[in-house]
Amino acid sequence: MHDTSQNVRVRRCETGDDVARAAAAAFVEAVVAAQHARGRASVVLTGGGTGIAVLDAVLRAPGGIDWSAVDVYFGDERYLPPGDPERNEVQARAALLDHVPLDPARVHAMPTLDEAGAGSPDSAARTYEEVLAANSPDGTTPEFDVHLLGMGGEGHINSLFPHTDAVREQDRFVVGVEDSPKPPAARVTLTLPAIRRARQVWLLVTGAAKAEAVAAAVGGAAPVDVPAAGARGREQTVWFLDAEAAAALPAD
Ligand SMILES: O=C(O)[C@H](O)[C@@H](O)[C@H](O)[C@H](O)COP(=O)(O)O
Repeated sequence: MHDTSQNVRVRRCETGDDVARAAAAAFVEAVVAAQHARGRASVVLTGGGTGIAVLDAVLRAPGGIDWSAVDVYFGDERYLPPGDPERNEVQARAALLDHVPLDPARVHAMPTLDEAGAGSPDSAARTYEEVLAANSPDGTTPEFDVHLLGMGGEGHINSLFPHTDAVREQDRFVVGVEDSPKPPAARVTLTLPAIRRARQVWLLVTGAAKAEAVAAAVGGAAPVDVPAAGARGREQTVWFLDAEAAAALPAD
C-alpha cells in the first residue's frame, strides 16, 4: 500500500553542499528537540557520498547536541571485514563519530564479516534485530527520531534494491542480502518496516542521475519498483534535493 496522504515535504536546495548544510542543520535541530522532549535521541545513519557529507557538515556545526545522549544505528552495511574503508560505519566514524564524545556503548554498528569466515549476512541481520529489540520499548525497534537515507539512481535506499526479496520484506526489521546488484553482493539492511518506525525519514539526494527516480518516488511509484517510494516517516518524510535531483519534479 502506498499512502500519499502522509506528511511528505520536498526541500529544494541549489547545490550538493547546500543539501549537506540544510540536512545537517535540520539534523542538529531534531536531535536537540528529541533530547529536550525525551532525554535522548536515536538516529539511523546512511552511507553514500551525500549521507557522509551531511555527517561532515554536522561535525562543523554541531549546535547544542549532547553527544552522550545519542544512540547511533545504521540503515545498512556492506558485509565486509571490520576496518574496510567501504563500510558505512568506517566512513561515518571518519566523518563524525570518532570526533565527538559519543558513548561507545550507544554506537550500534552492524555485525560484520567474521575474520574467521564464520557467519553470514543473514546471521548478522538476526543479531542486529536482537540489538534493535534490546533497545526498544516493546521488543521491536528503538523509536528512531531520524532515519537518514541516500538513494541510488534506480531508487534503492539502504540495501533495498528494486524487485528483491529485501524490498518486499513485510515482517522482519533487518535482513541479509547475498546478491546485491551493486557491489559488494553481501550486505545487511534495515527493511521498509524498520524505516517506517522512524519519526522522521529524510532522503538526501543530489545529481541529475537521480532525477527520474526522485520524480517517480515522490509521485507515488510502487516501492517494489522504486524502493524510495516506500520510505515514510511516522511523523514526516523530507526530501532534501539539489537542483539537478529535483529537475523532473513538477514546479510546485
Ligand atoms: O551501500 C551503497 O552502495 C551506498 O551507500 C549506496 O546505497 C548509496 O547510499 C546510494 O547509492 C546513494 O549514494 P550517493 O549519495 O553517493 O549518491
